[in-house]
Amino acid sequence: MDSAFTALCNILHILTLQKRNSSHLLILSSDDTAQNYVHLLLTYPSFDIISIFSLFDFRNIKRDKLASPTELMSFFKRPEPESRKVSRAAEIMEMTLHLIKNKVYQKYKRSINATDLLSFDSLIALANTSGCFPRVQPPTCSNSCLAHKYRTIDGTCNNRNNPRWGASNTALARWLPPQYEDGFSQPKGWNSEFLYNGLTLPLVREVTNRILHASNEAVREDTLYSHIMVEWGQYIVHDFAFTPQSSSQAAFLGGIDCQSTCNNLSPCFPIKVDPRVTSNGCITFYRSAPICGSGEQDFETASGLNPRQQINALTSFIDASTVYGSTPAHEVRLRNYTSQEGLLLTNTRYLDGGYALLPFVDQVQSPCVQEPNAPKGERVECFLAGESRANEILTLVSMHTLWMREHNRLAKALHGINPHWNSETVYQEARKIVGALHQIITMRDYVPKILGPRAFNQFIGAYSGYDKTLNPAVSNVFATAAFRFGHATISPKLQRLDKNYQEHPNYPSLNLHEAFFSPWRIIKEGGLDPLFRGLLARPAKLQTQDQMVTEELTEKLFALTNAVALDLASLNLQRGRDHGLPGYNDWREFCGLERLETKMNLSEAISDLDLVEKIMDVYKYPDNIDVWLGSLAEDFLPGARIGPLFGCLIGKQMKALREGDRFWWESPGIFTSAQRHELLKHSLSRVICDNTGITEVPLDAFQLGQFPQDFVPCNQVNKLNHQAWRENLKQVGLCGPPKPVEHGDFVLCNTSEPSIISYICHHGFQLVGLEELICTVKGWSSDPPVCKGKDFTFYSGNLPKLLLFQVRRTSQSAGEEGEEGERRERKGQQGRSEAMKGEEKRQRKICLRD
Ligand code: HEM
Ligand SMILES: [Ca+2]
Repeated sequence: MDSAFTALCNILHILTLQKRNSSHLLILSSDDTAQNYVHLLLTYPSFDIISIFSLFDFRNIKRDKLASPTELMSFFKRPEPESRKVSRAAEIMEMTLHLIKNKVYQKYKRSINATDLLSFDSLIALANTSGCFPRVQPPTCSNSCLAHKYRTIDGTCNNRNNPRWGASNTALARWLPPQYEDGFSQPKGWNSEFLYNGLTLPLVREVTNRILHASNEAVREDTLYSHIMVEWGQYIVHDFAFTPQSSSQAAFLGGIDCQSTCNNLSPCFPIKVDPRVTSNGCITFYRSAPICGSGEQDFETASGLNPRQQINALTSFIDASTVYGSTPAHEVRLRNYTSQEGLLLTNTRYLDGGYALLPFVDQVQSPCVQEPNAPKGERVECFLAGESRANEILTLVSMHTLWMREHNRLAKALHGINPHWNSETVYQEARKIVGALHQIITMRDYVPKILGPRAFNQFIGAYSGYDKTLNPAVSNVFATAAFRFGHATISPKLQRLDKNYQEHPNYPSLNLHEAFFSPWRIIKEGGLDPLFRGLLARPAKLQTQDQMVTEELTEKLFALTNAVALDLASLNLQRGRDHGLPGYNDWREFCGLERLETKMNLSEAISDLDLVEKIMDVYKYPDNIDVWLGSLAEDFLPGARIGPLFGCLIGKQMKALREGDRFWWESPGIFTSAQRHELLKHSLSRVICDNTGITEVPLDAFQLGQFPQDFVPCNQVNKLNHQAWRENLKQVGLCGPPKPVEHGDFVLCNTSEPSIISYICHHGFQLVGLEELICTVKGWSSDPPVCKGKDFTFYSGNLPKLLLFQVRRTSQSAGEEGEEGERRERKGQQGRSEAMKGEEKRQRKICLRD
């Protein structure tokens, strides 16, 4: 259409230049026309571009003062490097297209989508330079032995036909199309004049103030469930949903800091009209990052109208990614590669009564709160766990610590009974057990108590096997609304108890806001035990229709000083609008529930008439009700802690997380039946017994009980028997008449007859088991026989009769590989990323040579 656009095809590089706390974007182009065009872009109004990425980089912050609630929130919602790359790429792509569109508008005075102007090739070129293109390419799935045996760390290839289903850093699934004000990107409530059924949407803060807010004093306690159930809810969400916010903290166009504006300037989407004293009358809010190929940048179909989608930075699967991370790079940071026992790293400075603590993040001067009277220069940084939000509250980071300990405990036990396993096998086997325990505790102990029997049977029911047609990806409505039901069950106090389950004499209970981002309290105030006792023996908050979200969360979220705090209820509502979630009635219809169009109708679902009155007063029309608020207000289902709409949405999601997971613990072939039997004996209470100083627990951790009558000593709590994981070491007979073999020969061995193996060993050859065969052999540890001098040994559980091997010359390949492996191990300690490149190769080797 115009040479300037042709020139865009020639864009070669998009460079980001780091400058103090921010990075600037520069577009370089290859030919003169393009140079001119780019020059135009970079001069006036060049600040459009220069301001795209004003990254707030915590590494550069001098932490001599407390972080503000907004800074902490940004830390909390800050994407991990891998997700940051994904979201930055999408934002570069989106803003470049947006700028082009604006230029066209300025020049031709008519609005044309940038994607209509650019040829497919140009779009691809742009997608490539922005970093978006690789993000939409399907990963290649390995066919190696390990790929069939263990999950990938990022969840790719769980589904072999759709390898990105459930993987980290992919889009949250949409069960209903989003409703954006411009059709593809602008949040609900972005344009003040936009009408919904003839009405504007109420401000979210008004909804909170008038409907949701509950004072700290007015809290009804749950009579059935303990507070650890709430903590499990939060912890397990952090296994399957994290929607990172934009990587920029300043408006893309103009560069104004989101903290100092009350205007909607992407990615700033401030929460307006805050009656509390604030400088600008707004609570800072950043839009969630988009994902490549969505919003204004559909370069796959080049239609330009693919609605904006948000990212899930985590593996959707319940796979203990809280413990191991959701990307290869993060996993590497957590593992102890020097141990032979497949361990996770632990804190090298502090212990908790003999038990390990999580390591600190390597970013020094992290934003975590410091002990007020700490000796000068002494700092306690944030803990490093598999999930980036771990430090948010003391009880959450305690749960992360507990599972790191459980991994290390299991790994040591597995290594003890299988000394022939190498560290990788031990790590993967322990990881597999820990993942299975997360699934069992969630699906057997937690979900039924939330959903109640009716919704559980209707939407989940008994396990019916792996369904490869079911997409396990966490849905947008689940992460942004349904599973946030838990925010209404958080008690304003964190109780800390002593050995007799009484208020701890040294460490009194804390208000929630004193427990945010405060890892120092774990180290200086009694470790995990007082916190876990409080979780076990004190009740959850009961959500009632007149007491929804406690003041600690609506008025003091992340407030460590008197600074103006955030408001979790308003964040939830604003997030729903940011994601363009359809309204309450649309979701009821989606779930086969009737639409509630009048006050009378509403009162059928919400029996508290005062609440109905308030909702109608604020929203005026039921279709406009935000889905989180509407569903939260519904009467509970019998025996449940949620109403029918959340029951449906959570039930459907849980079913997908179970049946859509190829590695679900009950799926045939994942564990042996003996192992499944053992796994079922285990429980959260057992994990607490095994990894803390606590000696008495309730049998079901979530069930609220009185101490001491409802508690039992740990020796009465069932545990899994590791022996089900033992692989027997056997020396087998030789097979086949000796005959000359050569490097690369295949040898079929009958394990009950005399063998040529000794011949092979004598002649400096090694046998390498063929993956295909070995993977299909149950109980076979995938170790080929190892020549030891002139002898050889086999490691195996049940040896099959026939084995197929390939002969490899030891003097060259086997010897070299051994050394190379060691070298890589050593090198890996310094720079892990390089080792990652050889990951596939390394995995193959482990599989073959153990
Ligand atoms: C002290 C306890 C908790 C605090 C301080 C807390 C705080 C937060 C915050 C600040 C967000 C981000 C809000 C936004 O900007 O969108 C969030 C998200 C979320 N929370 Fe909580 N939360 C807590 C407990 C829970 C519990 C108990 C549950 C469920 C049982 C839960 C479920 C969720 C979910 C599903 C999300 C969205 C996750 C995502 O996709 O990013 N939270 N929480
Ligand atoms: Ca996960």
